[in-house]
Amino acid sequence: MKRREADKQMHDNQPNDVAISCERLTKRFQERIAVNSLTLSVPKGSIYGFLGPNGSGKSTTIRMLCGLLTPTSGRGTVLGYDVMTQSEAIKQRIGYMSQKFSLYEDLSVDENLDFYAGVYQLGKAERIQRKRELIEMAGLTGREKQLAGSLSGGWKQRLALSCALLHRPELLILDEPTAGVDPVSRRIFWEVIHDLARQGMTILVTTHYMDEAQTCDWIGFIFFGNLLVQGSPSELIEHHGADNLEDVFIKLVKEEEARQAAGQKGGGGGTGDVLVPVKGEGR
Ligand SMILES: Nc1ncnc2c1ncn2[C@@H]1O[C@H](COP(=O)(O)OP(=O)(O)OP(=O)(O)O)[C@@H](O)[C@H]1O
Repeated sequence: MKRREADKQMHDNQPNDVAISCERLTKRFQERIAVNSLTLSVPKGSIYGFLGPNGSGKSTTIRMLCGLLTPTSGRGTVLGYDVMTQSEAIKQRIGYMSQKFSLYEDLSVDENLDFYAGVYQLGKAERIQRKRELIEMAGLTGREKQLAGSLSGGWKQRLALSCALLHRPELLILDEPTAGVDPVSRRIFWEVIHDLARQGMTILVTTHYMDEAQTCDWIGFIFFGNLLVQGSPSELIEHHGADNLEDVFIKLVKEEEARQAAGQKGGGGGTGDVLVPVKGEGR
């Protein structure tokens, strides 16, 4: 069978209500296991908060899902495309804002959008329409000629988000999009995220802010490369008899550290104490 037909068949065989699915996905850097046998599933149209302390494996997972890093083992699909063999198809269909998403600071808002419209090869009419829509969505009307470098942190993030959305991706992956952004700008940014999800977009987002995590449909918590829990915020709080998500995670971190100190295996090799998302639940 030709490669393109094989790709199409694989894509057509995926359940169409799941945006991201991975099974025992693993990444090793020499002796270090950055992501250990990760199994997770993100329903289409949902917001999935991917949480964990610094160095726990979030960015590595995201880079594998975006087709930027080849997994050592395991398997996964993003929008039905295989992360091992179909990374180009994945890159075309997702919007990705990395921690170091770089705007061109010496270009204006308008020029940054033009630049990314060129990267995504949008035609002239599409470019004009998308720029208009996204400038309005991001609340950047009136700032089109302002240099990106002169925008405050919150505006920069919204411009970066607009650039990541130009090509109408079905899935948006955001790696700590609000790090270092003031609370009001964070709130506005998240209103945009929820609007996008209401319109049917799937969003995978990492954050260290528990108020943001609380508004996600699903949460996955990763530590030392192991996915320790997965479920809706309310399920996790109830399951652990905690008052809030922060308490859940502090408890999990302490338990995991104790396990590690005792030389035991990590929290289930990716699927241990996992409350699996239930189809149809969520917002
Ligand atoms: N290219 C690399 N080579 C070697 N080790 C790496 C590489 N990339 C990541 N790591 C290691 O893998 C582990 C997971 O890193 P990763 O960046 O995925 O964590 P993270 O959860 O995204 O952290 P943060 O919240 O600080 O961004 C860390 O120990 C990190 O040092």
